[in-house]
Amino acid sequence: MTSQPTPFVIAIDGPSGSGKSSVSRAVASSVGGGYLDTGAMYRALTWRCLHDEVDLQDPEAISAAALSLPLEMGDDPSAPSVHVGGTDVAEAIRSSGISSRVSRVATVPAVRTEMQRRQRALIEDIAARRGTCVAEGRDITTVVAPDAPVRILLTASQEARLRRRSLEVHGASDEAAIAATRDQVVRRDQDDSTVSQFTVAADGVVAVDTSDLDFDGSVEAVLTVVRAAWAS
Ligand SMILES: Nc1ncnc2c1ncn2[C@@H]1O[C@H](COP(=O)(O)OP(=O)(O)OP(=O)(O)O)[C@@H](O)[C@H]1O
Ligand SMILES: Nc1ccn([C@H]2C[C@H](O)[C@@H](COP(=O)(O)O)O2)c(=O)n1
Repeated sequence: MTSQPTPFVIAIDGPSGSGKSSVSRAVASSVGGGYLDTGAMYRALTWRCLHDEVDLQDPEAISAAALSLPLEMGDDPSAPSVHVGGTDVAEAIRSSGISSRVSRVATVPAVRTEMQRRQRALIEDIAARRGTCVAEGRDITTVVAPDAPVRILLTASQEARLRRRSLEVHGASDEAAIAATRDQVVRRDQDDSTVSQFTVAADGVVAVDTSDLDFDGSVEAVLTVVRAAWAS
């Protein structure tokens, strides 16, 4: 690969199940950089709120929890860790209980301001230490890192996204499994899109549609955009 300028930031957004996390991790590994899963930060806050019995109907209480959240994000793309107050929550934050509640937390404006502040600091630190930071989420290309030299909107049809998530969570993509997955993909995207714009590529953001690509093809499509930016 052409050698990359450093520090270098690759920002990737997209809807649920588009492949942001898995593709971003593979891209970060391929370029030898670090990785930031910003969705995991909102999930960690949701975990903390449930653990501390914070009322999820109370935006001020959620905002207070965000401001005092003792969060540590690991940046190794092969094993991205998430700790809250020293507790490893990487697995717990993937539960359906968190997935069904995280949008309630992530749509509180003061929470977003605090998380975006932390994300900018983390991206800067990871890029400085590791040369490249691949950061993914819903508002990285538009709000958190709008000046990143590579900004990609990873998309896929709703059908493809439901099938992928259904296979991942239920090990099947029949009608029942797809129906059980709908809340985690369609309803969550509807709620999340009230505060972030991740369905249409903003000016200067490259859209990569993975509907008809397999996983390796999606990684290669993103790396092609990255190589073009390095060469320019
Ligand atoms: N191009 C692809 N073809 C087939 N499967 C894929 C592709 N990209 C990702 N997957 C699979 O789809 C599933 C969902 O991917 P992933 O978790 O990376 O999506 P995501 O966009 O980060 O979703 P979320 O925002 O809900 O966390 C994973 O099991 C992943 O391996
Ligand atoms: N930059 C981001 C990243 C994530 N979110 C919200 C939206 C999701 O429902 C939730 C969890 O994200 P996931 O792990 O599914 O990618 O966090 C956001 O609002 N902004």
